[in-house]
Amino acid sequence: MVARVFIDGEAGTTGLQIRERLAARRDLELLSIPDHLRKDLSARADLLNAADVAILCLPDDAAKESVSLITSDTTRVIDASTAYRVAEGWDYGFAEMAKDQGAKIAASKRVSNPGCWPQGLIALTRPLIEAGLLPADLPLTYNGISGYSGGGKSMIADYEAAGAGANTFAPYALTFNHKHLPEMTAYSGLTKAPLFTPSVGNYYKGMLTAIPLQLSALPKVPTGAELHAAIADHFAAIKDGFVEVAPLADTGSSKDLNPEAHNGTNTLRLHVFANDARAQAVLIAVYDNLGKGASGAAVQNLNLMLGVDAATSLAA
Ligand SMILES: NC(=O)C1=CN([C@@H]2O[C@H](COP(=O)(O)OP(=O)(O)OC[C@H]3O[C@@H](n4cnc5c(N)ncnc54)[C@H](OP(=O)(O)O)[C@@H]3O)[C@@H](O)[C@H]2O)C=CC1
Ligand SMILES: CC(=O)N[C@@H](CCC(=O)OP(=O)(O)O)C(=O)O
Repeated sequence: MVARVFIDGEAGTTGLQIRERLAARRDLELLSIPDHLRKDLSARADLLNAADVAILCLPDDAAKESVSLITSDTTRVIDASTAYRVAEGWDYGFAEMAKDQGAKIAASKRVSNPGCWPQGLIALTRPLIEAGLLPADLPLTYNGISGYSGGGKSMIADYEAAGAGANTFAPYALTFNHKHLPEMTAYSGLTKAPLFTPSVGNYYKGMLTAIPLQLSALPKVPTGAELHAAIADHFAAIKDGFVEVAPLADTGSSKDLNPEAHNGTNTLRLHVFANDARAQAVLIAVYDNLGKGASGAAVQNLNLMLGVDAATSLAA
């Protein structure tokens, strides 16, 4: 069966990338909206209801509007916005987060694609909290850098206008109320929101995120090998996942520690650095904010929902 897919917001940063990733697929029919009708409610409603899967790549309010326009029982939704990431009745689209998450997404009619920043945090902390190596109430800090495409069309335009004169490293969200905190807390297993300090660099895409850990503050001090084993074991048990764990032995320094290292792929690669004598560790995630951070994850979720083999059909 050829599945009909409509990308609402196909002209935006995430929508365009998903379209490119799906363009060569023979098992899909891409329903497209004429450019002058992109924001026309009736034209959008027709395509949303004609689609087997609608992928929403819109600001939150427009995504909610799209969901309200769906009257067909057979239209399934993947929403890339922040609107439904902790909402009742929606399944969180981070397939590798738990052993049964891929199956939940596969059976779901409403999937919320994860935010780019939360994926690194959840991948690094959830296995450690589940293994009892980090307490759930730990006051965690999380930082990182993302390419400016993470801010969508308007941030891309600002950075491209400024060129080499743009800020090379711009910390933001310094009121500590970033919109990703609810999903970070809900799916990491943490009982309180982390102190999150993101930044934007003067390059297009790719991100590197980090969690520094003062292990001596923990009730029981884990070794670097224990932290690494818990993370590696979690992802080794996930079938058809795109999360990789770098070997502990390789982590003194690594050429992979470049936010752009996995650009154009759906890979999210994790690293554990530790000094047991000092009881200190840093956990790092590297991935493409437009790949696994957005459109790669959306295509992975689409494949799961359609029962398509991700390994052969996910345009890496
Ligand atoms: N960029 C990233 O790295 C990531 C983005 N996301 C999320 O994906 C969603 C899209 O983001 P992104 O692609 O970056 O944003 P962009 O600003 O690049 O694209 C958004 C698109 O939606 C269109 N649009 C806005 N309002 C409406 C409307 N009422 N009806 C139809 N179309 C509309 C815009 O058109 P126009 O420009 O003409 O207004 C634009 O083409 C957002 O919710 C974002 O939070 C998620 C993960 C990562
Ligand atoms: C660099 C940058 O600005 N990044 C965006 C997040 C991009 C993302 O994950 O998208 P959602 O908006 O769908 O959550 C931010 O921090 O708001």
